Parts: sequence; C-alpha cells; structure tokens
Amino acid sequence: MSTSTDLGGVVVATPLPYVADGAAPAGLAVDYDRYAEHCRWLVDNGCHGVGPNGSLGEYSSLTDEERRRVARTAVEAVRGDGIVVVGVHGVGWHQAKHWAELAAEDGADGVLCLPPTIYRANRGEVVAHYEAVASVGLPVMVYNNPYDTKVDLTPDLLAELAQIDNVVAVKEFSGDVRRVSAIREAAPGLAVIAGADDVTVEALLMGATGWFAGFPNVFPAESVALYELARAGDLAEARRRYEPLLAAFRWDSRTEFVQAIKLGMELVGRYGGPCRPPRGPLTPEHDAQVREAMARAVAAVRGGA
Ligand SMILES: N[C@@H](CC=O)C(=O)O
Repeated sequence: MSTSTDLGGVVVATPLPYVADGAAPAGLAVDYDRYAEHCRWLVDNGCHGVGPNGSLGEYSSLTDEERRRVARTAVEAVRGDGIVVVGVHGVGWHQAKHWAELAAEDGADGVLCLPPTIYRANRGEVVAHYEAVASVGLPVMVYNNPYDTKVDLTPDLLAELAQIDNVVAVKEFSGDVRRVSAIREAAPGLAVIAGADDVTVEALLMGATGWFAGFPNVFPAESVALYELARAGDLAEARRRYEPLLAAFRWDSRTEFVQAIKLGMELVGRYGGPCRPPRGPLTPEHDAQVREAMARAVAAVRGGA
C-alpha cells in the first residue's frame, strides 16, 4: 500500500471497458463492474494506485455523469490499498476546479491536471489555473504534455508552480529525460513522476519517485518489479527486464496509445475492448506492430528473460 503524499509509486492510468449498449453515447456503455475489477486487480498485483479519467481513460468522450461515476468506482475499488489520482483536466480553470471539488468529495487522494486544454495559455494563466485547482485542497500532480496542450511546463515554470500550496508533483511526458534532473534542480520540493512508459527507467534512475502511465495495465506485477529495481539503482537487472518491453512501451506515446494498450491487455488475457468514437480501431499495420512488440514483451515476462 502507498501512503505517499507526493503521489509517487506505480500509479496506473486506467483505460475504460466499454460494452455495446444502444442507449449509451455512441452505442458503448462504461462497464463499471469490470472497471472496478480492473482497478482492484492492479492494486492486488502490487501497483500503488490508479489514475481514472486521464487521456487513456478517454475522459473527453464521457458525459459528466459517467466521468464522475468512473472516479467514484476507482475510489471504491481500491480504497485502503492504493491511492487514486483523478484526472481533472478541463478547458479552463473553472472546469478543472469543479472536477477537483468532486474528486475531493468522492474521496480521491490527489488530482492530475493539465494546463487549460483549449488554448495556449500564457505563464500567468497557467499559474492561475493551478492556483484554482490547488485551492480545493487535494495534492495536485501537474501534467506536462506539451503535445496535447501546446503549453510546455518547463523546469523554470514548474519552480513557480511548486510554490503553490498543494502542488506536489509533475507527471513529465515531454519525453526529454534531461528534464528530470533539471526539474529537481529548479524545484527541489516537487516530485518528478515518469509520465511515459518508455522513459521510466531513465527517469527513476535520475530521481523520479513515480511512474504514471499506461502499460502497467498490461504488466502490473512486472512494472512494480521494474520500478523497484530502478529505484534501488540496480541498473543491470532493470535494463535486462526493460529492454524487451520497450517496443511495446513506445506505444504509450503514440497517437493510438489507447487502442494499443487495450490490445495489449487483450493479448495477456484481460479485457480491452473498443474505444468510443471518434477513436477508431487500429489499422491492420498498427495492429500487427503492436502484436509483434507485445510478443517480445510477453515472451520476456513469461520466460523471466
Ligand atoms: N497519457 C495518459 C497516460 C499514459 O499512458 C493519461 O494521461 O491517461
């Protein structure tokens, strides 16, 4: 169990299981029971928590009612055995703050928040956005994803955000592993969380305290083992286990990451299922690439390679 106040550890960004239902948006309803079972399975396999309503959780395809129920389902499923860090991304501060208030009411341990998602906010606007979200009182993990938001939370800007009460961590998704050291220098009190699967070991070796991304949905126990090896500085063993996983892990940063991770789950016997439109299925070429990457990863995990 994690009691981390910096929202560290292996916290899994969770996808949603949909089932056909003509009355639901796009004919696909969230299967809450299956989602609860998945959250529980992750913590039972050693993960330190779950992150509902991130981009992997297709939050932007949910109705408001669904979005809240997903967060509540996660809290109820893992309560006491892991942390729940709810995605509260919003087009502006009002929406993000609203979702943070609901997360607090529902018993979340923290929130994950992008900068305003609908326009390229300037520095002062980014600070005001996080002040509003942090005023709710839950620990806040800011989310640097300059590909989706067009706002880069640079080490210098993070140093300013770290001054805000309750801002405790950054999920670093830029892909630039140099950022880990730069952030630790600029904002020593801010926890750096590896935000993309294929930079995890590099980031953990350089002082990141968590891993918040998607492929632990496929390989939870192995991810926790890898996390512990990297945190302990066992580079040789971490690299031996990490390298066969990397071709799969790279899909976490690709446009079709949701579909790829759901296919990865199917390939290890879990339920993945479809995505809500406009996300479509993988092309045959991408499908084959994910399967090939997964075959290598699964062989390594099963063979202990
Ligand atoms: N970017 C994803 C996590 C990555 O797998 C999210 O925020 O949900």
